[in-house]
Amino acid sequence: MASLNLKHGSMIKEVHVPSSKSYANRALILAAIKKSPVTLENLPESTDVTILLACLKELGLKVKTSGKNVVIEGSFPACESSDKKLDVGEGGTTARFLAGLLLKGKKKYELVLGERLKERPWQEFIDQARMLGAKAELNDAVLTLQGPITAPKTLEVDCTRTTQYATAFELGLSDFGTKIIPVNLTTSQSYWAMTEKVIQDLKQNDVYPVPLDWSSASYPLAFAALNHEITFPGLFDDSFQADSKFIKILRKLGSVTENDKGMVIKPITHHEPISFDVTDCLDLVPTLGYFLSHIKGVHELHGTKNLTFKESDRLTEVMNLIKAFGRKTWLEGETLLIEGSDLKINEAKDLVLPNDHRMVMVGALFLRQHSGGSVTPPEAVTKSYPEFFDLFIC
Ligand SMILES: O=C(O)C1=C[C@@H](OP(=O)(O)O)[C@@H](O)[C@H](O)C1
Ligand SMILES: C=C(OP(=O)(O)O)C(=O)O
Repeated sequence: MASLNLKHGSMIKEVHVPSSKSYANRALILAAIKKSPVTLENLPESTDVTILLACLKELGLKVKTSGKNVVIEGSFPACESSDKKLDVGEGGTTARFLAGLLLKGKKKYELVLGERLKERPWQEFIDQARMLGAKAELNDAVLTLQGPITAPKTLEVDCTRTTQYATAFELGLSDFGTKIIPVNLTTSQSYWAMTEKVIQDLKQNDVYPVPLDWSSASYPLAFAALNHEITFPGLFDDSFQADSKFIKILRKLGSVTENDKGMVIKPITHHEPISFDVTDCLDLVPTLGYFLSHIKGVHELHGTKNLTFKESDRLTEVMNLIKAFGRKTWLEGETLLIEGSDLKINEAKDLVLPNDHRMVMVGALFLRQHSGGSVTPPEAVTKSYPEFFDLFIC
């Protein structure tokens, strides 16, 4: 496993953030169902998206790519030809949304799940798929599915550990008129709202421009607010992306200017303790861990429970990283507390992190902020932000 060396330093002054994998993977599933051709514009290069696209091709859909645009022709399950084994990587949205789609087919599908993804919650999907008449079983890393399911009028989907199955059924059954009822919907609520929004958008349009990604934006936004001015062309508030709530904290600390071209972030003008509910925007926690570690005061992040179900146990990992850079952090129930300071660590660090894009990106920000060092495994960033390390070429 190669590592990447990084020095202390700055970032490029104008950041074009990639488009959103969450929007893109929803739109891809809907395009696969829709009988007329659908064009997706500005598709991200995130491997969660490129893997889903490759799987759709393998299923028999026609995929025509031109630069960052892609046209999907044909529809599933009409395009089915034979049983398939599909490598789905580490993406929750990739594998879970695809699994929801495949339940419509008659063929047998084996999804080969990545090392970490096979450990993340699956049972709620398997139980539901069986209840609807499909074969569904997970043996080590292989999820075997065989439909077709009979679509019910209503379907309750448990969201205690993840909202992605409610989304998977809502997308997969969107042409049957089944009413999906998300049960225990407390975390990641905006993602459920995003699902309904994309369904409406694709009902009305055959061309879908994928919006910019606030989760990816959060890294250079945080760096700008701690270090130097950065402009973000084309980045505007988006209430369907919970991670856009980060801008509220930045506004409070006086670092945001907006105009019709996008956002400009300047270093914060004052320090104050931050108390913030992350129940809806768990993916922001690593970024907030980095950001708040450098702002004086004791900060509180409430509602961290489901962080343990992500690409790593992010609660443990983010706390380890914060401690490695000399800050105090502790848990009180589901609240993560971080004591921020302006202490600079003067020795280089070699960070060996889990294969988790968000932990690797945040590790890199810490190194750049302090005295550099190395980060492993750098390739993890391809899951959502393959161009991430280009931010430091300046
Ligand atoms: O539907 C989506 O696009 C997502 C939902 C959230 O997951 P959970 O519902 O598992 O919290 C989020 O963390 C993930 O990055 C993307
Ligand atoms: C949790 C994430 O993604 P997913 O659940 O789709 O793997 C993420 O991007 O941080």
